[in-house]
Amino acid sequence: LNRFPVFLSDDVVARLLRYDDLIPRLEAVLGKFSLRDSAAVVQPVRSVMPVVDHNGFLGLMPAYVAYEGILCAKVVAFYSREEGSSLPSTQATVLLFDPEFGNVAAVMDGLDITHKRTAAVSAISAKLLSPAQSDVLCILGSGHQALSHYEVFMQLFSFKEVRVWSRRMEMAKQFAASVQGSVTVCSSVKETVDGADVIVTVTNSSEPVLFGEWVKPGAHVAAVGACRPNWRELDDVLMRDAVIYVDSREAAAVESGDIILSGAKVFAEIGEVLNGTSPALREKTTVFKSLGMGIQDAICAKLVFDKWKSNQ
Ligand SMILES: NC(=O)C1=CN([C@@H]2O[C@H](COP(=O)(O)OP(=O)(O)OC[C@H]3O[C@@H](n4cnc5c(N)ncnc54)[C@H](O)[C@@H]3O)[C@@H](O)[C@H]2O)C=CC1
Ligand SMILES: O=C(O)C1=NCCCC1
Repeated sequence: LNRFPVFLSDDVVARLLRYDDLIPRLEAVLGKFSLRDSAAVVQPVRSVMPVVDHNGFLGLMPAYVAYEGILCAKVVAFYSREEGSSLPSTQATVLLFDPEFGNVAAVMDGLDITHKRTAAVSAISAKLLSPAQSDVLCILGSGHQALSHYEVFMQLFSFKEVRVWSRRMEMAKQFAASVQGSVTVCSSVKETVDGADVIVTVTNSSEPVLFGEWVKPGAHVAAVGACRPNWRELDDVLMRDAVIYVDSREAAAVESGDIILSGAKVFAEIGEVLNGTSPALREKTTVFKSLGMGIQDAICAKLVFDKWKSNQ
């Protein structure tokens, strides 16, 4: 029995976590989740508590990935910050347990895990649902998720053009200057998404920023922000016209303002598409509404811990 957990700091986690290790494992766990086989995966919808005085929320995300022997819980705090604030909008810590005894084997910084696994899952959705010929990628938002999405999409796909928009244009310019490839900075969302094949929404907005009338029929949208039942990133037209995929039906029904307030019907979980039990309608306009799942964090935490141990 390991009585003293190891602590893995943000730089250690970031060094050990790689998209090419992560993606096949995330695909496997999303598929298992969608089978609803509690002998393989147990993951309740996270509990989220408002931190009223500070305009924030604290979420508890436990998961038991039995087929991999992973018992894990992430605690994530997220805040509505003034744009341009130097304070972080998200903080996260991951606890990895020994499933046999319940002792904590490792405590690790959860921010890089959150950035990378969210982007990796959006990339999985784009692999399945984006138009067969996808030339133009757009990123709406220019924060941490914008960067991780840019990184994994550049690793996995060959877009001819990448565009970025941010509410404050200087932030979009900073983003474009911070990455290695060429990124076009746009001044409006309409201009950014015009003719685009893949659109990633990674903003802290609680009102729609992306409107269906601007989206090319057949495009794929990975919608990552708006994780509260009264928050939106997408308008009713887009939610009505698109085929809606989610990470978890249960979470979408209680957490996604885009789904709840538009009344849109969920077509499938991404895990169902991976299992072959629901089709990938990539010729239609598709939205993947991502909310984030404890099983995704669990897979990352185990990967990081195993790599760390093998280096000791
Ligand atoms: N689906 C998932 O699994 C996860 C979702 N998220 C969500 O993704 C979103 C982005 O997260 P981060 O990049 O870490 O945040 P960040 O704070 O690093 O960046 C947020 C971006 O949103 C922009 N923004 C802020 N208010 C806006 C508004 N009213 N309209 C348009 N843009 C606005 C900012 O300029 C910035 O570019 C957040 O909503 C966060 O809660 C975060 C982690 C996981
Ligand atoms: O899954 C997560 O982690 C988060 N989801 C939405 C809000 C911030 C963190």
